[in-house]
Amino acid sequence: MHEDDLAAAEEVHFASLTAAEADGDERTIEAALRPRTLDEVVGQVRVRDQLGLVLEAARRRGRAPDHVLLSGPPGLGKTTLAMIIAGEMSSPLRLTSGPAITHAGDLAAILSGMNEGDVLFVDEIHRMARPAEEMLYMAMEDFRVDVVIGKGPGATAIPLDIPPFTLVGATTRAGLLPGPLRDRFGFTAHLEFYEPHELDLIIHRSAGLLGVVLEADGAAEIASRSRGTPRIANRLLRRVRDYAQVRADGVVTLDVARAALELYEVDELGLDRLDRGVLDALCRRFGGGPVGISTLAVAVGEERETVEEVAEPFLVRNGFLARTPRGRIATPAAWQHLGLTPPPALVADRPLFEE
Ligand SMILES: Nc1ncnc2c1ncn2[C@@H]1O[C@H](COP(=O)(O)OP(=O)(O)OP(=O)(O)O)[C@@H](O)[C@H]1O
Ligand SMILES: [Mg+2]
Repeated sequence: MHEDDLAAAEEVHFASLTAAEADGDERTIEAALRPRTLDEVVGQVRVRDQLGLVLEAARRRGRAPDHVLLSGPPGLGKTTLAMIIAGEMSSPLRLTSGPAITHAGDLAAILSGMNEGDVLFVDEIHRMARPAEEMLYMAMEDFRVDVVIGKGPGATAIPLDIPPFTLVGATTRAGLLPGPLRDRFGFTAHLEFYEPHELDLIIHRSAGLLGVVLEADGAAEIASRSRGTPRIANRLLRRVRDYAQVRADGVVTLDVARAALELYEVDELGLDRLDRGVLDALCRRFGGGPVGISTLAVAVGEERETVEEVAEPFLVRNGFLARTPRGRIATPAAWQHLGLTPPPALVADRPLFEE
């Protein structure tokens, strides 16, 4: 590999360290770290209790549980919970995703192959094609679909009964789901970001599974930089383990965790290079804003989508950046985080959170 390519590959690696989305290889590793039962799930106490009740009641009645919608940001456990639902019901799980269903026929093929009690998991359900969505409404409510044979005036609809099944939908964008679809779920679970002590438990659990020797304050350090997201916690743990094995004696201590995360440019609050780059451009080059998202993206040399979808949600959630009708602005906290003094006018009279 040419040196520049190597640098570019590293760049991508660093840039994605705190992205909440999983990349290709990561899915395999994640599968090994997934809790398999509701009892093993850390945090999300309310969702766990409610879901436990829904499943237990269905088991007692000997029926398939109501359809379940799991919503929330990436990496918080939607796929994990879908698998647990099937596992707890001892039912086969069929997996598909919204983008894979481009025609109603795709969905009809899946549904007609279902057996009683099967769990159908549709990931990214908000991205399903409209005609398929309409077919799904009917399947969810009446366990029936109309399969259309032929085209044009000669087309006929053949009704087809489907055995009772449970649909589990997952979405990062519950707001994009059409009302009729949302209303057909009997139970909706909204996953919340995790508290540091919960991430701490997840890190200890993962370290056990991965055979990593971890000290308590090392785990706490990783937890506090994981942006409330188990996927990121597990990813940072793996990178810190690399460091511990190569540069230390293999044990993840507080010092090792700190040194490793400094090397990977993940700071105390979990901001990475891109996040700080965005804040830095906003404060130093644009005087704190307001500045349009496209301009800001050019200034940090990234795609607009990357800034908007990877960096911004975390910065907004943590009160470093605000979206206003005139553009993005840095909050006083952003200036302080960069070690800069916010302009007095910002603190005094600019409305920060107008939408
Ligand atoms: N409550 C939890 N307890 C322990 N580990 C968890 C928990 N939630 C998630 N994880 C871990 O985090 C990783 C990511 O979870 P998962 O794939 O379920 O997220 P997701 O919500 O489906 O994300 P996406 O929106 O990207 O599909 C999994 O490997 C799992 O091990
Ligand atoms: Mg998922």
